[in-house]
Amino acid sequence: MSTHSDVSGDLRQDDEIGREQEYVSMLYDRLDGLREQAARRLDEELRHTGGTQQARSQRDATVAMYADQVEQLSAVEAGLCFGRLDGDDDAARYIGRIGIFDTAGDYDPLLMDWRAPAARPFYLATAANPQGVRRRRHLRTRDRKVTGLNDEVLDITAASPTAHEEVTGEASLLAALNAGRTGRMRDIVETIQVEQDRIIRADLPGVMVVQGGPGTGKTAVALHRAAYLLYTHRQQLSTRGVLLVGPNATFLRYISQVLPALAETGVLLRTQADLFPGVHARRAEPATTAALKGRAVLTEVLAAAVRDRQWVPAEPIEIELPQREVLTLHPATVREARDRVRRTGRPHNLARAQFDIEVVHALADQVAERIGADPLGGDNLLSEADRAEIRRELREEPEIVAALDELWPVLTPQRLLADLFAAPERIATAAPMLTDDERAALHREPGGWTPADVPLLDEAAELLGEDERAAAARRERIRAMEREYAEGVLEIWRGSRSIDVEDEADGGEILGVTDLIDAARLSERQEESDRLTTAQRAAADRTWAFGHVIVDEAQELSPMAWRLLMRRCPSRSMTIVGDVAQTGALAGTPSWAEALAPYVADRWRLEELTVSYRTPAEIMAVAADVLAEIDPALRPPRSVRATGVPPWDRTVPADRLVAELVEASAREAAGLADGRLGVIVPTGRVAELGAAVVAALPEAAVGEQPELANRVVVLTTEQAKGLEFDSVLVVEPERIVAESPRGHSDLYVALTRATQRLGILRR
Ligand SMILES: Nc1ncnc2c1ncn2[C@@H]1O[C@H](COP(=O)(O)OP(=O)(O)OP(=O)(O)O)[C@@H](O)[C@H]1O
Repeated sequence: MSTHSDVSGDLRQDDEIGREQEYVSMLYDRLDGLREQAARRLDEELRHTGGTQQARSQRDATVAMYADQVEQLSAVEAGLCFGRLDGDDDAARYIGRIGIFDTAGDYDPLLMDWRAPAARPFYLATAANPQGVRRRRHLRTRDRKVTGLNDEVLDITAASPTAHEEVTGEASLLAALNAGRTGRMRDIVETIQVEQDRIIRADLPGVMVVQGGPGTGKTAVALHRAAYLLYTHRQQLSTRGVLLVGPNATFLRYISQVLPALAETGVLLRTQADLFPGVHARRAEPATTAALKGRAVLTEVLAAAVRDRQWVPAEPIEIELPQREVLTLHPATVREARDRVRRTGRPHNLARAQFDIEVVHALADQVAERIGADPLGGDNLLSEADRAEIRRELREEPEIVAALDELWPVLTPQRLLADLFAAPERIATAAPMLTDDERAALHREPGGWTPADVPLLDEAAELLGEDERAAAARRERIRAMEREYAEGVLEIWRGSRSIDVEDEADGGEILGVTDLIDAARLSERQEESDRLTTAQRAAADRTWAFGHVIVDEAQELSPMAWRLLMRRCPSRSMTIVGDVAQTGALAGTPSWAEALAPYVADRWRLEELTVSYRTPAEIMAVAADVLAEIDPALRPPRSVRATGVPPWDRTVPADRLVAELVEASAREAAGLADGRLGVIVPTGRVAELGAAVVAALPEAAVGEQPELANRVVVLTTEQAKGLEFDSVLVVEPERIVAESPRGHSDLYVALTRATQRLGILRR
C-alpha cells in the first residue's frame, strides 16, 4: 500500500511548494519562449508571397506547422506540469501535457510528455510494484501558481491489501471527482488509473472493444487513447487521420475541449448524422422508423431500388431524330444491354457508359441497315469505319441521350433515396421482404435527412459509384474548407500577436500580415498546394480511409451504421467503447459479438472497465435494481467512492408534479456551489416540463441542443447519454421506462448521470 503523506508540517509544505514553484515557473518561461518563437516564425512565413510553385507549397506546409504549434502551445497553459516522479536513484522527472527539452544544454527533458514510455510509472507504480519509483507527487496549479501537492511514498514494507489498493493518486483522484462540473468534460491526464492506462496505451492494430458500466471512464479513455496514438504513431496517423464518432452534437460539444487541452487538434469528431459529406441530417422521425432503417435488410432494399432504376420499357420506344428519321428501341434490346452491363458488376453510375455503348450499337445497326442496304440484295455497303461514325453521331443526339437518361439515369445517392421514399410503388418493388406497415413507415415526402438516412446514403453511394459530378462536389467542399482553414490560420496569427509581434507594429509603420494577405488569397495559395489538415480533407471525402476509428457509445449503432464505419476503416484499426446495458436505440447493439461478426468474425479483443468514477455507491445501488430488470446476470461497476448522501425518492399527486419539479429544481440548484443540475424527463414531456423549469429558473437550458454550461439543463435520456451533472433529478421514471422497448436501459442511463446527488420525482 502506498502511504499518503501530506508533507508533514505547514512550513515544510510551504518550502516544498516554493521549490516546486521555481521549477514550474521555469517551465512556463520555456513555454512562453517556444510560443514566441513559433508565433514569430508564423508571422515571417505569412509575410512571404510569390516564388515558385514548389517554394509556395513548402511555405504553406510551414505555415500550417507553425499555426499548429502556436495553437498547441497555448492550449497546454492550464496544468502544464502536474506530476513528479522521484526514482530510487533520487533523480526527479517532471510529467506534463507536453515534452519540453533543455535546448540550450544537453537536450535533457525538463518536462516529460505524459505519453512518453518513461512517464508511464507515474500511472502504474504501486507500493507492491513500484517500478523504480520512490515517490509520486501530484502538483496542483492554478494560473501558473503551485497551490498544493500530494505525495505517495511507494514503500513495499507498507504494502497491504486494502480496498483502494488499485487506486493510484487517490487524493488527487478524489479531488477531481468531487470538483464541480462545468458543462464541459475535463481531461483525466493527471489521474489515469491502471486499468485505464492499459487500454489507452494498447497497440494500434486490430479491433478493441472497451466494455464498461456508467462512469467507468470509457469516454475519457477513448479520448486519451486518441491523444496517445497520435503521439506514438504520429507519422502513420497524421496522413490517414483519426475519426471519433459520438452519439449526438450535444455530446460532441461536451467533449470538445479534452483533446485540445492535450495539445491534439487533429482528431475529426463527428456524429453519425454528419458522416455523409454535404448532408446535415437534422430531420426527425419516429424511433421505430429509425430502427427499421438501421436493419441490415436495407442493403437488399437499396440494391433492389437501384436495379429498379435500370428500366426496361414494356413497349418499344420510338426515338424521333431531327432528320425525321425514327428509330425503334425494342424492350428486348434494352433488356439484353442491361443484363450484359449488370454482369460486369460495375456500380450503377459507372456502368452507364457501357450501357450507352450497348444501346447505341443496336440503334446504329438499325441506321446502317437502312442506309447501307445494297439495292441489289448483296452485303451491306457500309464499312466498319462508316458504322463507327454513325455510332459517334447517334451518341450525341439529344433525343437518344434523353432516352438513355430515362432508361439508366445517372443518380446521386440523395436522388435515389428521395425518389424511393417519396413513391409507395417504388418502395413496394424494392422492399417485398418488408411488411405493409414497414413499407408504409418508409414512405415520406422529400425535404431533409434524418440521422438514420445517413448510412443509407452511404450504402447508396457505394451502389451507385462516384461519377464526375460527385468528384466535383467534393472539390467544392474542399475549397470551402480551405477558405475556412485560411481564416483559422489568420485567427491564430492574430491571437499570437499579443505574445510577441506587437512591438513591431508600433506606430503603424509596418504592415500587418492581414494587410498583405486575406483569407481568400491565402486559401488560393493553399489550393495550389492542396494544403489542408488531414482531418479537414477527411471530413470532405466520403471515401476517406482513416488510420484509426474510435466509436463512443457504440452500443447505439445500427447494423447499417456499422457498415458505414467499417468502410471508413479498411485497416480495422478501431477502438469501440460502450456499454451494452445502456443501449437505447432500437436498432442498437445488444451484443458486441453480433455487431462485429460480419466484419472481423471473432478477431476482436475485449477490455473491461470495472470501477465507476462518476457514480457514488449510494446512487449505484439504486441503479443496480434497474440493471437487474435489464438482465439479472448483469452487475453494475464498483463505485470508487461514497458520498454519504442517499438519493431521495418522492411520489406526488399528478396535478402537483410540475410545481414540485420546479420547486425541487430551484432547491437543488441553490444547493450547488459551482456545479450543474441535470433534470432528466420523459421525451414526451420535455417541452412542457422544460418550459416550466425555464420560466421559474431563467438560467435553465432546454431544447434540441441545450447549452450544457448553463447551471440547470432539462433534457431527455437520449440527450443525456454520455453526460454528467453534479446533481440529477429524474422525473417520472415509470414513464421513461414505458416510452421505449429499451426503457429500462434508458432509466439506467438517467439514474447514473450524477456525480453527487440524485433525486427521483414520481407521480
Ligand atoms: N482516472 C480518472 N481520473 C479522474 N476522473 C476520472 C477518471 N476516470 C474517469 N473519470 C471521470 O469520471 C467521469 C465519467 O467518465 P466517462 O464519462 O468517461 O465515463 P463513461 O464510462 O463514458 O460513462 P457513460 O457510459 O455513463 O457515458 C468523468 O467525469 C471523468 O472525467
